[in-house]
Amino acid sequence: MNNRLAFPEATGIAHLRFANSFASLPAAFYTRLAPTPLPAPYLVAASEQAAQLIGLAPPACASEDFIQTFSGNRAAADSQSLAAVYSGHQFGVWAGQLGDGRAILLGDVAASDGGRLELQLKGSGATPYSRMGDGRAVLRSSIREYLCSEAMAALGIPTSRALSVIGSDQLAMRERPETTAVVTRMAPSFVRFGSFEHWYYNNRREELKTLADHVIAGFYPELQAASNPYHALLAEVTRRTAQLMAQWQAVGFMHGVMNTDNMSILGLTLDYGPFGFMEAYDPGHICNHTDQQGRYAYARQPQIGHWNCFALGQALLPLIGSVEETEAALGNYQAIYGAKLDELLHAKLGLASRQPDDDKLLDAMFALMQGSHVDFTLFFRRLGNLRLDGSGGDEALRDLFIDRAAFDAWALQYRARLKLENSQDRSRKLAMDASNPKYVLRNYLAQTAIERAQEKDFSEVRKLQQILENPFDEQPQHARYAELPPDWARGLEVSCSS
Ligand SMILES: Nc1ncnc2c1ncn2[C@@H]1O[C@H](COP(=O)(O)OP(=O)(O)OP(=O)(O)O)[C@@H](O)[C@H]1O
Ligand SMILES: [Mg+2]
Repeated sequence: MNNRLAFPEATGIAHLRFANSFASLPAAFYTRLAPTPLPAPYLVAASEQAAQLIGLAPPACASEDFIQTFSGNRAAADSQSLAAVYSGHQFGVWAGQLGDGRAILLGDVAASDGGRLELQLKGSGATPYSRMGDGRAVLRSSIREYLCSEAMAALGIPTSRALSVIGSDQLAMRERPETTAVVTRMAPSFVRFGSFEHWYYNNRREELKTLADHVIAGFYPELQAASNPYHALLAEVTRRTAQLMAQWQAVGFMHGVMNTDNMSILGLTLDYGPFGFMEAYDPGHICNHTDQQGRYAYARQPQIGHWNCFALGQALLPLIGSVEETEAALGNYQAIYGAKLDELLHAKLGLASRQPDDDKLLDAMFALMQGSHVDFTLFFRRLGNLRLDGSGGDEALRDLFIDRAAFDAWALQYRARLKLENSQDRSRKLAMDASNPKYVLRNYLAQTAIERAQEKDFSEVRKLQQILENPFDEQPQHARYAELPPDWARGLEVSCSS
């Protein structure tokens, strides 16, 4: 009889077996180097759910071994760490060579779903691609990336994950000196649209093909059988990107820096910088203070997603073979985006069927929300409380509107629409609550946690992360985290500084 306990040590760091499939590419794709040590590192937070994805037990995440490994101070066994080269379009302009200027790929490890996950340190020191940068990331931006990666995963939105944030008292100069940190990110691959553009714009067809074959074999093996696998790759990435954009719009997420070097070839949300979640609804809202033209404003994200797919298509054109085929692969973007957004918005409104006037109902709703600067998250969450017989439930919803008469008129139409499909209050609310999160990472919540963390109190980072792990649950004990931002938060500005 086997009466031996499985000791938690069995799932510690020492048991992570690193390989590095990216390192099997030719040397031109990267520079092999070790992270720069982070002085006197300390654990700020670790995500148990992310840890589980690579079979790490929670106690392992508090161990000295963990802190040393994921600060970059101790080389993980068998890790062949490297920084990858890529290029990209930034704000619509070709930026030439970029690359991992402050990220170091440790390698890939077995994931609990049977696949593999790459582990990458962000903020782990200068690389040959750092240009003028110091290779570091500040605690502020690292906490934002950590919290939002995990929050997006909990919302069911494809994203790179964040295993941990490890801080240090070492300072980096931004607008003012700030302490630094390292985030450990996880994704099956960190290859970006800009990784392909790099070889295309350097006229290196051989490397372009090598990269495409690597991505297809590793992450899209089903496409190998297609008559033109490169066409199939572009079509699939286009599909994923279009769906991702719909998911962002439906939850009010704004990325802030949708440059092609921040676009994942796997359709994941990548690079959490000056992101934000829509609060007072304004389709023109720009979350990145540095983006003065509003290229990446909320309402423009879907179109920019398409533009970025075109940039990828341009880079893949030599492999695909013809402009016609390349355009065909890109051609379904709008239809896929539209269908996904339609599906998500119907779910948000608790509508099970499609009716001819649904678009009018939605347009009128968004116009009212904009006119009254209604909080995006609160609106949809409270909409689920509305009762069909008009017997109440909508007081808190109605309170969000300046023009209550206009809201009442819209609510009449909405009720009439619900009656067309024999909607039931209870089941509709349950379904709507599963589509409309109660908790999102509002900027002021992140800011509050960051300010505490800067005083070395990490409890708020950890608490916030746990609340955001179950964004659709009521969690009445945490109801204040779902409230409107306080007055002091109105002037909060988020820029590219990180
Ligand atoms: N402090 C820094 N030191 C060195 N390079 C940097 C620094 N900040 C940004 N970069 C580099 O500038 C380019 C664009 O930066 P961007 O903000 O999009 O990426 P990032 O946040 O560093 O990383 P990622 O896209 O990996 O999440 C990238 O090549 C990035 O590595
Ligand atoms: Mg980036």
